[in-house]
Amino acid sequence: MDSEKQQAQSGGDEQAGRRFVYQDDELLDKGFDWVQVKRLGQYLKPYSKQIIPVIITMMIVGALTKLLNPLLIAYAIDNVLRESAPRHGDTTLLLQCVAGMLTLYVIQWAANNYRIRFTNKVGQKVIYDLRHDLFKNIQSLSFRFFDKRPAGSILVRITNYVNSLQDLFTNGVVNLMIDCVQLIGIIFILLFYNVKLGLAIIVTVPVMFMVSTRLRVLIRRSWQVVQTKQSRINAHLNECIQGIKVTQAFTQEKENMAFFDQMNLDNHKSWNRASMLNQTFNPIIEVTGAIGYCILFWFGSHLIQQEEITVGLLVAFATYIGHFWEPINRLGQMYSQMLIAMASSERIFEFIDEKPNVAESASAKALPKVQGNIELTKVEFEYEPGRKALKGIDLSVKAGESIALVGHTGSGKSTIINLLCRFYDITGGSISIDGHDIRDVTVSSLRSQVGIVLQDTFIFSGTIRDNIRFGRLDATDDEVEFAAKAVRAHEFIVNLPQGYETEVQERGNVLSMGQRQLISFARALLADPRILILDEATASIDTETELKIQEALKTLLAGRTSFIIAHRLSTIRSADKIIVLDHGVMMEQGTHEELLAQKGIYYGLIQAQYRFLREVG
Ligand SMILES: Nc1ncnc2c1ncn2[C@@H]1O[C@H](COP(=O)(O)OP(=O)(O)OP(=O)(O)O)[C@@H](O)[C@H]1O
Repeated sequence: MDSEKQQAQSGGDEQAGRRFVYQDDELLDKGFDWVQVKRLGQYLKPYSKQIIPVIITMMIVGALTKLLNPLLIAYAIDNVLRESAPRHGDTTLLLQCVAGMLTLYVIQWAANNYRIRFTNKVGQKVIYDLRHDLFKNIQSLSFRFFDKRPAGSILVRITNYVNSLQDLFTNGVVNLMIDCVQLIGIIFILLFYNVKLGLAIIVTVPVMFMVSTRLRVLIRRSWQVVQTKQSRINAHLNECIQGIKVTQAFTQEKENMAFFDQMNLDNHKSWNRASMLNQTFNPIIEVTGAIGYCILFWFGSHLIQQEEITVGLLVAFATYIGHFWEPINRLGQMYSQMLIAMASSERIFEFIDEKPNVAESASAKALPKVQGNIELTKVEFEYEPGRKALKGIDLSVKAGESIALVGHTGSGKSTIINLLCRFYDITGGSISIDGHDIRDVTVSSLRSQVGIVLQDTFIFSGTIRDNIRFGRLDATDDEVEFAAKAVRAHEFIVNLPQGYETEVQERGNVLSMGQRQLISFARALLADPRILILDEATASIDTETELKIQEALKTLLAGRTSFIIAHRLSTIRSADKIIVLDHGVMMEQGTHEELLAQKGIYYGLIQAQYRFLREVG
């Protein structure tokens, strides 16, 4: 290892380690769980009458034809090839045997082919259904759910865990059944043709099975450790790429490298360990298999001498032993695959079963088209038990009024917005719109009448037109352009290389902050909500854009009830009512002039802002 790397690993680790904290993915160590098997079985139900019987038939045909071949070989040896055979040298019989073998191979090939095709079809459909259910439920979950979980852990469930089930459904289950049929068939044939020799060979089975299963568990665990290490690397990579600008600006590349190298080394070591364990598996299986062969030849020769069995049968037994280790080996593998699948499905179903915290009551009705009168009565809220984010907020807003929310950071402004949209449910008091308590109406009917423009405007990958149309999917091109013109966004859009058809990447990195805001205004205008919530961007923008945004805002807010987390003096001043929050308590409310006259918190905030503007100006 070169010195730079060594230094990186020793010197920077401690410091870098303090900055990056990653929760390891849970190790999927679970026992066999029938509840999960039954639950997964439900996903197979739609195919239980048509496709699954075909798969089972093909599987049995494939396994049986494989079992018959050694018997044909034994027959050919004992009846044609051996010197003392009754039809020694009978080419016709030999050809018939060869033709029989060929036919068996063709049947086996066709059966396997159809089985694989149908199994893949069912397997892929099951995975499709699982992903559908998972995504559908995750989308409906409330903010509280996402507050508690890092995006990475949700992604792992949708990708890694579902993939591990994909292996089970496309290969695992059917291979398991084939292996069982094959094993039972071989044991039956061995015992049927010679009980003594059969038993002598079968004795090795439990030994082989135990070794195989135990070792597989160890191997599985060690690969899970590798997976965990890789997840940490991925999380780190993701964070570093997202934060690359900050890293470069603060010249932290070396420290990041040190941390990454340590993770990389950890991963490398765990991979070596897993791979070594893996390599011990085959020799152990081979040695156990060799013992089986020794027993067969020693005891088999003895039985031939005593004329209890024929040479042909010994050859057939030898072939069966060869087929023996395959399923036993695979069963061990399958067992650990099943355990992983059990644990994966448990986690997937946890997400599928998760209920939104914002529960809709059974009697919830659709909120009729609203005017926009809003009443907050003694509203209390806590994100975590015992820590109140809002304390007894009383507020009455008439339709069409604009309310500016101001206050220090952490004072509860965004919380009021979160509660109005019912992203969280209040823990005390009530909120009503036009006299309807928002807990008594359906969430979708409420949110469809409340437009929200966030400070961190989210631009999806797609064209500018698509992004504006996100406000109302059935809007025509003309309506999209009309909305863009109304909020003064049209001008900059038509100057882009492909105008409205310009492709923007996720998060709209190629657009300026002001441009992103204008797009989100157009989006909100197109949705035409009666109530509008706006989190103003704080980033300083040039005076021209500021003026444009002010003009756009006038158009956007006209005739709507609006709540604005206000940062711009111009917005605050023109608001009908200003609410001043401090530590979750509403300290002052009134117009700009009224509050200035009070010379309270608002007066202080405005003074501070003027001072700041004078200093930077
Ligand atoms: N998801 C959350 N989980 C737990 N606590 C939260 C969460 N969101 C906010 N809080 C806490 O609730 C309080 C109010 O936060 P809120 O986001 O409403 O403040 P704010 O006035 O909007 O602040 P800012 O101006 O910085 O955006 C803060 O103490 C904050 O730490």
